[in-house]
Amino acid sequence: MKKIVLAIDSYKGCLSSKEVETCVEQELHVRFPDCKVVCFPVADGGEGLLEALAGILDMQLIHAEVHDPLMRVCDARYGILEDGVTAVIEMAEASGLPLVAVPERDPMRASTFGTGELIADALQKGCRKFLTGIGGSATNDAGMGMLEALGVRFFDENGFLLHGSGESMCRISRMDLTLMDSRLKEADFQVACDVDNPFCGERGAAYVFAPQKGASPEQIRRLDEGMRRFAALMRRTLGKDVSCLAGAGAAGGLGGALCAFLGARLLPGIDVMLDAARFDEVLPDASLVITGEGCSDLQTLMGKVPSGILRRAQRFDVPVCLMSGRIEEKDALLRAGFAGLFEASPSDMPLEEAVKPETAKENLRRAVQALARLMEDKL
Ligand SMILES: Nc1ncnc2c1ncn2[C@@H]1O[C@H](COP(=O)(O)OP(=O)(O)OP(=O)(O)O)[C@@H](O)[C@H]1O
Ligand SMILES: O=C(O)[C@H](O)CO
Repeated sequence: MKKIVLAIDSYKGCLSSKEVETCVEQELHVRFPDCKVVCFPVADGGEGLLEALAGILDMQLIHAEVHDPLMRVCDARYGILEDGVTAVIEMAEASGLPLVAVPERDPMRASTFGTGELIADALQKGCRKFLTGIGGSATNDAGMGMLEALGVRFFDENGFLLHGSGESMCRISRMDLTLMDSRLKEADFQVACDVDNPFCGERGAAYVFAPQKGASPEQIRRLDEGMRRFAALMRRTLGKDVSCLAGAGAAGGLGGALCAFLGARLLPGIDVMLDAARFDEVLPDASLVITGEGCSDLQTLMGKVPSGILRRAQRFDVPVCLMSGRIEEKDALLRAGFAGLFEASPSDMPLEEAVKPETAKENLRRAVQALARLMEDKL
């Protein structure tokens, strides 16, 4: 019996990973009744990691009252694994982009303070090992808010105390670690990054990801300049240079701060996820893998779910088709090795219509039909 593996990321703002896969699975059963379909709900370190890992690992979900990116009180979750000392923290729970309505998005104001509060809560409960998923953030404060919540103090050139935000990050001239939570010295951080971008520069956090968080071109330039100066300060005072480090630019530079201040290891989020799910074990006898996400473009090739899946399947010579809501930069994606591209939403359909869950499912079913026509002789 031929086997098709589904490892499709959520279509953000539209359907969860599980919803997309259930819809694709149902249509595949109609088209290929003799094929076995194996579903792997996935996430890349950004939004969805906690839920995806909760489906695989034995984990207690904890609710904590923290601050969202605009410092409003909100409820956020994290997990504690059955060993009682490992916390699974998804930064997007406290500092994610969906927590901020589109007109309010402002990376100059937004802070990762809530992510630091989640870490502090887990430390208080005895956790000393952290699996932290980063990405899908509303912030570009280079982790300043998180560090503030953990006791690090930042000052401007006149000695005024600063509070975490993109704007303040640009003004840091000195920092004081004496009040940093001492329990962090015993803590081990493994970080699942949704992208492999460096801290600063033209592939860095500000230039690539601040536009989707509402930054103007002038703000992007300032944020990048601020990050360069902050990177130099970290180099001088902590002896760590994160400016070119892969993953340091994830979640608005949070990756860089986790590495420099907390000694974190930065890993591709999709690999952390796939290792936990023992994904490689289903590949040797698979005939096809289908992956996808809401919108595929050049960011897809910067370490997002579909590129992680493609890399693994290529090791076993299994062809991978990409099925995403929208697909841009088709040539680059084909060059990267995808065997077929299936854009679910018709290109003339307005986005507001395409992201309605029922419309999206109907479009997905049509995309599976197109795939079935192409793959008929192979499956
Ligand atoms: N069914 C759909 N059809 C067309 N576009 C969609 C659909 N679902 C989501 N999108 C669009 O995809 C974009 C989100 O892309 P995606 O789901 O790939 O997440 P992302 O922002 O790249 O983050 P990440 O991959 O890190 O989770 C949004 O602009 C959303 O409107
Ligand atoms: O949060 C962000 O900036 C993006 O998801 C990349 O990590």
